[in-house]
Amino acid sequence: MIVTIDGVAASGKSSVASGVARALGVPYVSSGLLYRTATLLGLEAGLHLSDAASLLACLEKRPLRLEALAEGNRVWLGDRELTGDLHSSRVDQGVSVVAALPEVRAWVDAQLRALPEPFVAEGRDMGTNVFPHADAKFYLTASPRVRAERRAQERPEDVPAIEAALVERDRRDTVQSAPAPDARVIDTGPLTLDGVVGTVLAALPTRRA
Ligand SMILES: Nc1ncnc2c1ncn2[C@@H]1O[C@H](COP(=O)(O)OP(=O)(O)OP(=O)(O)O)[C@@H](O)[C@H]1O
Ligand SMILES: Nc1ccn([C@@H]2O[C@H](COP(=O)(O)O)[C@@H](O)[C@H]2O)c(=O)n1
Repeated sequence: MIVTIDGVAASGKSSVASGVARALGVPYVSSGLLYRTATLLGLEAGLHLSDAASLLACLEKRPLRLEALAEGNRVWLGDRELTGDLHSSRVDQGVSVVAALPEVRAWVDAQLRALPEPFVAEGRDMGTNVFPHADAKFYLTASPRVRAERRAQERPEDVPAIEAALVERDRRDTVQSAPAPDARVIDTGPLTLDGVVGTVLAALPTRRA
């Protein structure tokens, strides 16, 4: 079984995917973390973020591992945990450039498609491109202001600055971020996190304990 949860930036995808995965007793996988990893390693290596060949060479020679736990994904480079460095504003600003590279998208997609079922996958194009055959698909939205207010609880920047950055990231991600025709679109604005998780679980074709 594959459940896909796509949506705009900071709409709650990873929090909801984690809640759904824990309820189902399956892992969830964050595709965004793989794009963030490529961005962080590119920045640390001093690469131009649109230099696909150098980025791929950098990624393929490194011992990277995505730990897809239901309670939260972790990324490792050998013994070094990268997870805490993947949500900086610097990575936020560069990641859409890296994610626009077809070579990097193919690198991410290959890793995701190699995962054993069952799992919940979250990102932008899980339901449209990577797992079009998924058993259930969801697409999360919320207004930029609501998303910025939520994110401000986690970041040092103020709400207007966060909102502007989210709107810009949504704009850059437009190409790969659209709901699948068979996705259920959920506006998370008026809902609590538990409310969104419950809405997803209630809409699944077959509930698994
Ligand atoms: N329905 C909700 N009600 C209140 N807070 C929420 C809700 N959904 C998510 N949040 C909070 O919003 C913030 C962003 O959520 P989360 O990181 O899951 O979003 P995301 O879509 O995975 O973000 P990104 O696209 O940047 O990876 C978190 O602090 C999360 O706890
Ligand atoms: N399926 C995906 C997932 C992510 N991206 C790109 O990565 C960025 C970070 O993703 P988050 O889910 O952590 O916000 C996102 O802004 C996209 O540029 C993608 O292209 N496809």
